[in-house]
Amino acid sequence: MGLRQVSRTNPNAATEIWTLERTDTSSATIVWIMTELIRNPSVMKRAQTEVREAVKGKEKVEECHLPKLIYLKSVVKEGLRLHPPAPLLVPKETLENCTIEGYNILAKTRVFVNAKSIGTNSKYWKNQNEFQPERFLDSSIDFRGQHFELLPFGAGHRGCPGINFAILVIELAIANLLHRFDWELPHGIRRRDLDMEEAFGLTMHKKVPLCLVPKPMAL
Ligand code: HEM
Repeated sequence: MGLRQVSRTNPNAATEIWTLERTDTSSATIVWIMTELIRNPSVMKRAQTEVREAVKGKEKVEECHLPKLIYLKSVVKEGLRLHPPAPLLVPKETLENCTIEGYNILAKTRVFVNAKSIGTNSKYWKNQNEFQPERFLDSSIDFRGQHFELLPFGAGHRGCPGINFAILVIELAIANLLHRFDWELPHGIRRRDLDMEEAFGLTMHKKVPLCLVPKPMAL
């Protein structure tokens, strides 16, 4: 797909590019979470049971069901901790000289915050590379920029303004995928063989596309 040049004469292109970029981060997150769920069948089962009990035979999961899906919300948080789709956030520039942890940083220095590295730092996270949504069940740590150990949406006044929309879309998508289907790997592919490599780019996608077999659930 080609992107049109943004110019004063073509203002719609700006909105198009913006929309594409933003749906991209949400879709990358959904793919990473489904990958982690298929690698961790007990987590998938627990999330699926929670969703199916909350929705009780209804055709689809809707916004009104989400407050009941406490475990699913932890699954989404854990997915964003391990696979923040914008791992280096957006570059910032220092306004004045400052010292951070003993390092002198001059004014007008370009600074990157590595959210991926912070989210997998053993100083803050036990079993930092494991997909364990349970860690959030008894924890107040959230991704809204108040807890610096979890920053997939950045923080401060340039933090992501789309956070509520993004979380709603991701939670609804995952909940509906779990509600209506059981998921399996294609014949001959083992869980431990799943490729977890990240593609290089602005948004951190899975390099090798995820291929799963859906088995529709009778309602
Ligand atoms: C999983 C989904 C998403 C993630 C992880 C994400 C993450 C981010 C991050 C890390 C930033 C930079 C924040 C910083 O550097 O401190 C950002 C900025 C931004 N995001 Fe999101 N985003 C997502 C979805 C969305 C959606 C759905 C929208 C719009 C509906 C959106 C709109 C924006 C805008 C407009 C900015 C620029 C804000 C500014 O520079 O002031 N994002 N996002």
